[in-house]
Amino acid sequence: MTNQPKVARALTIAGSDSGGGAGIQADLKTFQELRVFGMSAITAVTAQNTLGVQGIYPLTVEAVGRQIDAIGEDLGADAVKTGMLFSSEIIVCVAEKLRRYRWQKVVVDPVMIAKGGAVLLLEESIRALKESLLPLAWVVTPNIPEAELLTGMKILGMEDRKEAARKLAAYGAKHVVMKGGHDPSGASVVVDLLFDGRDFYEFSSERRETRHTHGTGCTFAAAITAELARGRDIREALAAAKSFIQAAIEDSLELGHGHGPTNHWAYRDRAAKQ
Ligand SMILES: Nc1ncnc2c1ncn2[C@@H]1O[C@H](COP(=O)(O)OP(=O)(O)O)[C@@H](O)[C@H]1O
Ligand SMILES: Cc1ncc(COP(=O)(O)OP(=O)(O)O)c(N)n1
Repeated sequence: MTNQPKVARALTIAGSDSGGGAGIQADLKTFQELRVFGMSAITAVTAQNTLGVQGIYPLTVEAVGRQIDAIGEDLGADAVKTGMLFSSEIIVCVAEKLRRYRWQKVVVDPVMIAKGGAVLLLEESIRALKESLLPLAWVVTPNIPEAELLTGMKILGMEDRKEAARKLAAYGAKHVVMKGGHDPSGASVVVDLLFDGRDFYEFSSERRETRHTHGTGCTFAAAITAELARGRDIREALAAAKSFIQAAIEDSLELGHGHGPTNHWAYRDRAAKQ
């Protein structure tokens, strides 16, 4: 019996967002939109909507590990994404499973604090993330505040971003994508910076003034994961992910009373109209 997969497969290891804009829900919607079979291991359940996070309920390490084993022992994955991991214990468990199943295309989105300020990664777990997970990352995708917490440096301009990217690569991440959504300069262009250990590449798009940006980081990292699962190289994956998130932000759904979700089907709608 041949075990050759006919479809690209991606696993997300992340928290559940009841509001559907971020976390596991954003990841699975993005995988589906990009024609990748999505699977999940949930680390924590959050009660969350566009107004903020009302509750966080982490799962046990055993529950997280068993979900990952269920995928690793049967379905397999072409790429894996990690999102909200919450505690050092969960991070260490996830790192052990990534090694056990020899997953190479691992996208680490170092989720730490939600837009409304809720803590999605305990402060004492930042060290575990750097030491246990970054060495296994094919790509790590911090936003600017996350990169500041991971490197201990203040990031103002592009040279700071480059220095921070070099520091994160020194932990063992093969590629660093420093996202530009939180750029303090107020520029009209959003630049995501890729460092491949040698060279820097910029991926730019027009900055949109909108409150509907809940889950942009999850969605962007999930699109990178899906494209890697489909066999794209890192620069192709980033270019596609940037188009995906730009469409998702521009064609927003105007849901909720606060920071609304992005539109996960906008990219497909646009492709169908071309
Ligand atoms: N206002 C915006 N207009 C266009 N793209 C944006 C905007 N805000 C964020 N992005 C894009 O969304 C993705 C996530 O960026 P960022 O906001 O930095 O991360 P996070 O959601 O993790 O805080 C990146 O690709 C970034 O370029
Ligand atoms: C369950 C869960 N995971 C991750 C996040 C953070 O998502 P992100 O894409 O960084 O978007 P914002 O929270 O910053 O809008 C989350 N909120 N919930």
